[in-house]
Amino acid sequence: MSDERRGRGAGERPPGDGRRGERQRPQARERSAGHRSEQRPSERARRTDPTRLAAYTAMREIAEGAYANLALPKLLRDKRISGRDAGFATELVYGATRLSGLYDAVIASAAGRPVDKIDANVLDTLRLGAHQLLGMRVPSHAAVDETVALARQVNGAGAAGFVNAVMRRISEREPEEWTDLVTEGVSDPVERLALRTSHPVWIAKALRAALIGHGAAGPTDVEESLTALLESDNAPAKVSLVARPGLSSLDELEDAGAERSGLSPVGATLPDGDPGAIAAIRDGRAAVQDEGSQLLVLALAAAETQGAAAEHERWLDLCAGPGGKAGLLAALAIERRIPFVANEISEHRADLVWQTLAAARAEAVERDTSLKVRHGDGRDLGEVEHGGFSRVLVDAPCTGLGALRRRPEARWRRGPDDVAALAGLQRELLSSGIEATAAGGLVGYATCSPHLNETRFVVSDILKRRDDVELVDARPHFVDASGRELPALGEGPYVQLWPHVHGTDAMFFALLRKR
Ligand SMILES: C[S@@+](CC[C@H](N)C(=O)[O-])C[C@H]1O[C@@H](n2cnc3c(N)ncnc32)[C@H](O)[C@@H]1O
Repeated sequence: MSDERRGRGAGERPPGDGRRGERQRPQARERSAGHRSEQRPSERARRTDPTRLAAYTAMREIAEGAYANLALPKLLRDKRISGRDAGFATELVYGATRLSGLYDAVIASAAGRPVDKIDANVLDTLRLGAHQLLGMRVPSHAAVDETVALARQVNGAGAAGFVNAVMRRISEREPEEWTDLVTEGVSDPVERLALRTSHPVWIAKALRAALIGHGAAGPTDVEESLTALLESDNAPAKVSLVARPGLSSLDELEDAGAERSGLSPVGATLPDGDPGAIAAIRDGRAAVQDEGSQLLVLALAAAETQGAAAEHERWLDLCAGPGGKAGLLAALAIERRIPFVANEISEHRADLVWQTLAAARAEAVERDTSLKVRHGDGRDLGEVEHGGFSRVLVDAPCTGLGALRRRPEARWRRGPDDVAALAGLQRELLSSGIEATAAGGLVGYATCSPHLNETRFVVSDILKRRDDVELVDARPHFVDASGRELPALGEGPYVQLWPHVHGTDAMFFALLRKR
């Protein structure tokens, strides 16, 4: 690779600096790749750089069903791509995947044919190219040349000519012009917003209903809130850390370069660097965890139990895999010498819980308190351990619509049928959790989805069917790092967090007390 090539390659730009709308307007000569069009693509770049090639490989693995957050780090490790190049590859893959709905409309327009008439491999090359042109600060000539080089390398010489033509067409307009162009024929405002922000229409509609249903927006400001929410799904989430109480401390995380969270009393954020390089995280004394998840675990631990439950505290995480919330809940239980059980139906995920709890398990032995990981169906526990627990967390399997910013491919994999398919299981797990709770005890029902069918409707359905449980206002237990109740939690008694309001995943939490 020549120095010139390397100079405009991946390492030149800091990661994540190419967000939509921030792109610097290049010089006119540079904007269009037309000045190079007389030069045959084969005479320009022959191979692209390893970073873009890794990004393409990740895109193909994602198309085959892989998860971006697992596939890409492995590829980067295998190819020894790190630092800024790793950041560049991450922005490329995450951005091209999240925004593929919008980019496909742009590519179809520039190519003059629908994307289902374009080979899937070539389409992924074009999505990566489109993101460099429209979503990152990559100069047009570099974006076009490198994408053509990538196409030649992985899609063949014939495809490279097509990619060259499409990329040149895309480079002729600014991102805003393209967005206006591809959305101008869409009359329904939610459908238009869904396309602008690259979301499936059903998700945009469900999130709109959730904003209204949870009291976070009214008829007059819902479009504004929905826009902010959908845009926040396209922004990379900050790296949030938790210091598991009694095992690590915020001081320890600060010493490792993290900054204390204003939001979570046990949280910190890592401005840059690899969280895996922090000793406390490697040891399982601290972890990467969304602050919303931290807050709801703290709320469940802080609320008051009564009667029999208060006399014999024993805690359960009914659906614990892979163990993020169990890690915090177990640490809090061990500090108070309260027995703790983490249950998970999947054997593999139960193993992950076991590993996640390694430091907690050692501490439990040290402090002579019980910590168990159970591999089994949570729906049985209500019967097997009837009334056996004082606090039960039911972090139910859900569509994850509240964590789309973390899972770039998730919005394209989920469908409205998934919501319906999970409805029965969510109700059964909540019922079992209630059965497993002693009189005066608490059940926390959580989802990382604000969808009304996975949240309020599940809880209100159960409340209609049972008279041995009542709702408790969860809001006073959601306090920030300085002890103040969090703002904008909704009308209660439920809590619904939002990325565009609180900076967390859109976690839902209901607190119920067993009579
Ligand atoms: C939302 S995830 C839990 C996330 C976890 N609390 C954490 O913070 O890492 C839901 C989990 O429930 C598990 N699950 C699904 N059906 C279950 C069942 N019938 N009993 C117990 N766990 C179940 C899934 O395998 C998944 O690991």
